[in-house]
Amino acid sequence: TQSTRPQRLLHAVQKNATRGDPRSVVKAIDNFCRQKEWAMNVGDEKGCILDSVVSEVNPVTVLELGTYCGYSTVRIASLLPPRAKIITLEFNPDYAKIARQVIAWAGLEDKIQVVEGPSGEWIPKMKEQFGVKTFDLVFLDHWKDRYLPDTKLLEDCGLLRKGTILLADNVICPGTPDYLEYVRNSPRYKSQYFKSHLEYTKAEDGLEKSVFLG
Ligand SMILES: O=C(NCCO)c1cc(-c2ccc(F)cc2)cc(O)c1O
Ligand SMILES: [Mg+2]
Repeated sequence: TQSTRPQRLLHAVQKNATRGDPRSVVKAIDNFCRQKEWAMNVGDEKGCILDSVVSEVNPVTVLELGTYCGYSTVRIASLLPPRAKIITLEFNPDYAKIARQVIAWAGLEDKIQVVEGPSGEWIPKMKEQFGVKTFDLVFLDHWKDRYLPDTKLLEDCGLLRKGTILLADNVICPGTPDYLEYVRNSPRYKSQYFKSHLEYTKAEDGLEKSVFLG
């Protein structure tokens, strides 16, 4: 039976990366996507912007929406302080299965909780299920038409605090126009665009960093 792209990506990690070395996992995925098959990881160019935001925020509690194969999950978790945690939501069970194995290869299971299912259903349960008070950083990288409704849901569930950083991938390509309009015009956010390129291509894309003002 034919393997899937996430399965081939996992095999590239298991073949080329060192167990317990998150940066070698990130490098192995980037090399696979540059040399073999494009895949929708945030990639190294936008990944460096992600790294700088994570290092600046130094978050204790992170929410990632959209795990895919765990590339950005591993990238973020490798920069977190010891007791910090990241909860990552993934709707697609096949992606979640691969992501758990990529995360295990990186040796980051203790910092990462992969949760399967629809973000719209899980966000209201964050406090009761995972003992989350508020998030310090939210990385949005899931279905582009869910960025805005899920942001409003995070607000309504009291999961954002004054100073929480929202970092959104793909605000140009594929694009999240309604989300951009909201965070750029709402008095409750201070927003900033980081121009970059769609992972592994020359097409324009970028990250939008928005601070929740409370
Ligand atoms: O859909 C995306 N993510 C959620 C999946 O569960 C996604 C898509 C693309 C992309 C795809 C096809 C194309 F032609 C251009 C961009 C890129 C990304 O970074 C993404 O995160
Ligand atoms: Mg993306």
